[in-house]
Amino acid sequence: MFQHLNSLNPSSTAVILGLAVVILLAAYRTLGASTRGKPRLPPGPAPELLLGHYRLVPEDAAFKQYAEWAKEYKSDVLFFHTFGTKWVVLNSLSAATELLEKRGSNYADRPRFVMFEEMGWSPTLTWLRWGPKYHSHRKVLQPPFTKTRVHQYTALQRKEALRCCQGMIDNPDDWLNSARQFAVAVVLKISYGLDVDGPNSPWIQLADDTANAIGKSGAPASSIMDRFPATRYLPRWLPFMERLRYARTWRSAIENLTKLPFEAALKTMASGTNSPSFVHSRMGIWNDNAHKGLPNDFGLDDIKGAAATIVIAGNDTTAASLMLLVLYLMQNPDAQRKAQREVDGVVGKTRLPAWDDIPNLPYTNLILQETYRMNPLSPLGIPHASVADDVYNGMFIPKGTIVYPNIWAMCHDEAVYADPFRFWPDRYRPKEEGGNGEPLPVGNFGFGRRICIGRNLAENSLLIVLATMLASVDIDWPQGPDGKPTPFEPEWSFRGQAIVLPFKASITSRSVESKVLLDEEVQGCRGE
Ligand code: HEM
Repeated sequence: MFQHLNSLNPSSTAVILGLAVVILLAAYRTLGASTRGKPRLPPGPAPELLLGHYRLVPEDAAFKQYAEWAKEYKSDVLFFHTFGTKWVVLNSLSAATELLEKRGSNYADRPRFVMFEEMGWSPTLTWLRWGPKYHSHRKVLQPPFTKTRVHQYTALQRKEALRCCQGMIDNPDDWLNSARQFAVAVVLKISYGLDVDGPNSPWIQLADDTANAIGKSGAPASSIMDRFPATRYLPRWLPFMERLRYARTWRSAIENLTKLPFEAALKTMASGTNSPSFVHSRMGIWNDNAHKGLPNDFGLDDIKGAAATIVIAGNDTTAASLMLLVLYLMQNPDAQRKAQREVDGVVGKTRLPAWDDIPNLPYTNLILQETYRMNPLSPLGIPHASVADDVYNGMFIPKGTIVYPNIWAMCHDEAVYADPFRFWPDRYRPKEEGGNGEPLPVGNFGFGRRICIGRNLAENSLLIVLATMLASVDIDWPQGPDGKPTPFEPEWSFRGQAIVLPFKASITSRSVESKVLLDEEVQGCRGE
């Protein structure tokens, strides 16, 4: 019946909205009943009648508002509810560590992501609820990306880092495309064994569409459909159904990314031209079982969904982090020069950085850590959900509560990080070495049982591309009309992920010699 609502006229819609009010009242009573006789709920701003906190939490940069409220209500844990959905926000590392890590088994669930269902996702580890399906996906997806096994990809990552830097120098106006190419080439090869031939590869556009679809879709599980699933059937034209319109607009991007590379990988398998990949190894197991008449617990839809997860979760996060690295190096020329001196000292000028050099580049490593801290890409993480009632510091957290770690608040906590908005990689060094002895940021890759499976892969990608950039390019503000470097304020999007929007930069070769080296190395990698 609900599917027909889009064709209903406004008066019929009013009746349905009336019914919704009745449901809301019932939801309110249920919340009251589930908390009666229990310790107090965590504090938070006063809810509005019927709507709860729905209108109080901003869609844009909610993490900043949550951090403000944490100060105002003097509590690192805050409670919110709307339409029967309850959520808490953890604004300190100690609360996140205690609940999501130490009591991890109680917070390993996810809420239902109704908006993402509307976007057409197939079974995907990231959104799966805690249970057998989740376990089978994590069991299949985690092993290839452990700290030791991830080294199988380092040659690929280095090759793509070289191609990325060459592309940035050869097409400086289009440097962003080289960054995107780098990110997608690594995960597309790992997942499907497919190559990204060059800057015009259709896979870059496909991955970029998906990144757009996710990056601005709002904090996960925060749309009106997630809070009150029946609203997904309301007409799209209603003003407050903006997120439904967004989901439908971008649905084809998610569907294409799940379908097209998978089909291309199957073709290479059929023609015997495939290179090793996640899909090929899983399809090998699937075919073997099918031939032997054995059951396939990990079905075709699971393989498709898991393969797409690697690309979707690993592409835009890496590309967005690389954009941040370029931005911070451009904004902080002293840090850039210092890191270049470090790379020159360790690597010399007759070759480009190799894997073995990375552990000998401490300052370069700290630049990446400081980039993580300055702008966590998922400022509110990906929400977990509680499995059973819990009490934390005398505050009641009911079963089924959605839990957002406010990673942005943790990374900008003045009690931990002096001058938290300053880019200062040395802050992590001991005081006697001129630093401030501050702890490395935690939380960018999440917490506990749901921690990001791709963190080792992502970190390796970013370190090798950073070291290669430092060795081969100079990054500066773009030239203004007078031909001089002209600083500007970049634009950001804080809807969903926290990302810097495309910006111009001047990226030039450090020297004739470094460009010759780079071209030779890229040439040497051809056919690998
Ligand atoms: C800079 C790059 C990346 C960042 C900042 C990042 C961040 C995150 C965060 C915050 C989570 C949520 C963890 C939680 O719920 O506590 C997550 C989960 C996940 N990430 Fe990443 N990620 C990155 C790269 C990757 C890559 C390269 C892959 C694929 C190989 C990947 C695959 C996943 C998957 C599958 C999950 C879901 C895990 C689960 O629910 O059990 N990520 N990531």
